[in-house]
Amino acid sequence: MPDGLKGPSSSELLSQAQNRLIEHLQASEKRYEDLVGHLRDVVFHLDLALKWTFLNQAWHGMSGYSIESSLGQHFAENLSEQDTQKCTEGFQALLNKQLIEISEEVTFNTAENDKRIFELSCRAVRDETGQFAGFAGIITDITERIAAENKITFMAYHDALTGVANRRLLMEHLAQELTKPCRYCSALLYIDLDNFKQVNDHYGHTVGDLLLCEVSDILSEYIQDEEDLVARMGGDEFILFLSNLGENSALVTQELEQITERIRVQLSKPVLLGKLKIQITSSIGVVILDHATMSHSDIFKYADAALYHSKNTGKNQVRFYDEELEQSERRRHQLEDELSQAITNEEFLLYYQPQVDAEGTNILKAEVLLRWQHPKHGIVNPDEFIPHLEEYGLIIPVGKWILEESCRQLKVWHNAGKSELCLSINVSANQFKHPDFIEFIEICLIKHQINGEQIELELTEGVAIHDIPSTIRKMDRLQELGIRIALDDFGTGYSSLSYLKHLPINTLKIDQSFVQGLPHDGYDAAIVETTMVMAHHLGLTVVAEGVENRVQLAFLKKQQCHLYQGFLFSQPLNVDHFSKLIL
Ligand SMILES: Nc1nc2c(ncn2[C@@H]2O[C@@H]3COP(=O)(O)O[C@H]4[C@@H](O)[C@H](n5cnc6c(=O)[nH]c(N)nc65)O[C@@H]4COP(=O)(O)O[C@H]3[C@H]2O)c(=O)[nH]1
Repeated sequence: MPDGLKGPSSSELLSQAQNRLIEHLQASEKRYEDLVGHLRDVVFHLDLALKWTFLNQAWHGMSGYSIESSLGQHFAENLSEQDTQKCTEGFQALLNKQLIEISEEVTFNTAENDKRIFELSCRAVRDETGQFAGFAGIITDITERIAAENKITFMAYHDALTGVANRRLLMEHLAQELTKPCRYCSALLYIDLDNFKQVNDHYGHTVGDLLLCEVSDILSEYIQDEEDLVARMGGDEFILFLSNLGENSALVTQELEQITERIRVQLSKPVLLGKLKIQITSSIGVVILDHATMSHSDIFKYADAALYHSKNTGKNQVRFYDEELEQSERRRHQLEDELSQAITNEEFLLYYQPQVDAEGTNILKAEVLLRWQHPKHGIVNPDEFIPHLEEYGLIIPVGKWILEESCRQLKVWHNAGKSELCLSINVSANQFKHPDFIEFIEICLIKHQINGEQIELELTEGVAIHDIPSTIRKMDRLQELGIRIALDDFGTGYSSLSYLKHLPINTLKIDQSFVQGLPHDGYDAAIVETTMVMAHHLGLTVVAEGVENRVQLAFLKKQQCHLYQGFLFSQPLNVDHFSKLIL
């Protein structure tokens, strides 16, 4: 081969290859530096002495320290002792090959003296000989992420309005408390504001909200231990959980009596909300926890029962769950079960008491009276069980049955020839308020082909006590159906006269308590006389209830009472006896 055409020598080829390799390495290093230099996270290397040997640009922005001043420094500068220990143990675990990667959350004190939360993740690195040479990894600033997570967790466990714990946190807290062996007593206070709805109705929800915040603040003042908790259960119901109250249960009860009384008094003081001065009271139910025997749900059941008793016996008071209350609860549940059974087993029946004219000969109407044929106790009178039907909400199904059965039976009597007979049916306030009430009556009238004119509904003042306009609307609708409305127990309420002015009423029933004293009791006589005069002026029919003797009858006749009801004429009768009487 001629000299001029001779190719590069092998040493030249080697040098060219080396140069290409160097260029390639430089380009690769440059790419790595560019990449690492622009990362938002810190990329680091630590030697085995745990000193920084490499930090990228992000270090300055994240820590506030220059890279130059930090290189050669121990990693634990600006970390707490606890975090340092945690990381050192992690590094050791990497060297011991117990872990291949660690990730630790640490609080870093920046050059601006700011506390930031860093997440440090790394692995151990080896040198060319395969020996461990240090650690390489990244540091991410997770302060904002942690804050957001904390916020979400807080929102999931706290009440948005008041900031106190919510039901979920309380439940978890309580579950945890119950797993602990208990030497020191703890207690749960169930606090309910009395008549809070009226605050919302009168002053609006903004004021109601402010009041709830105020109550939360007051209750929070009673937190003494880190295991104590205030929670809002929703609406106007709060829980105060007090732990570590002491070992001696008698002393604890005594202390709790003082604490709860202080809370009750404090909550009943007027509160200034802007320019408004608002006063409200509270009812409190208290359970002292027995970790050995009470479950989570028992505690709430008992607290609820104690609160219920405190509300039911006049509100604005504290009631502890004790043995006496336990027994009364048992009786209450038994009665509730029995009453529910009574509906299923059709143990209710209707009695009928005649209302007669002045001659006492014509039965124009009859009052329908409910009875309970108790399997053990025989016939039970309504005063003994109607309040309980109301309490358990059972008056709605039972009331519907009364209406339906009255219409059915009335049709039977009409068909048997007593076509003029009317029935007067008692309706409780809750029944009247029920949204289906009018519709249900309409269905009964149609189903049993009864004219509205042959039904009278006996209502008490309690029916209209909260919402007169809605009561009037319902009464107007009933009258459009031809149904008459009687005001029962007239004279026993507080505002009978004002009721008469507003409500579309057809009949007044003079309460038997006034009839009893006639004619000798001057007060009763005056009430009856005045009622009669007024009723005549207003064109109302008057029925006297509880007429037991001829002297009472004579007095009432003189006052031109329209109808008479009482033992003088007949006791309330079951359907067979009443049928015999009228047919
Ligand atoms: N001492 C005396 N008492 C007399 C005389 N005549 C009638 N009575 C009694 O007086 C009560 C009259 O019924 P009320 O005032 O509507 O008072 C009723 C009414 O408020 C309620 N009630 C009865 N049945 C029903 C019902 O079906 N639904 C609802 N919601 N309440 C009812 O229970 C209350 C008591 O009913 P009862 O025990 O049946 O008592 C009845 C009746 O038996 C008398 O001459 N002397």
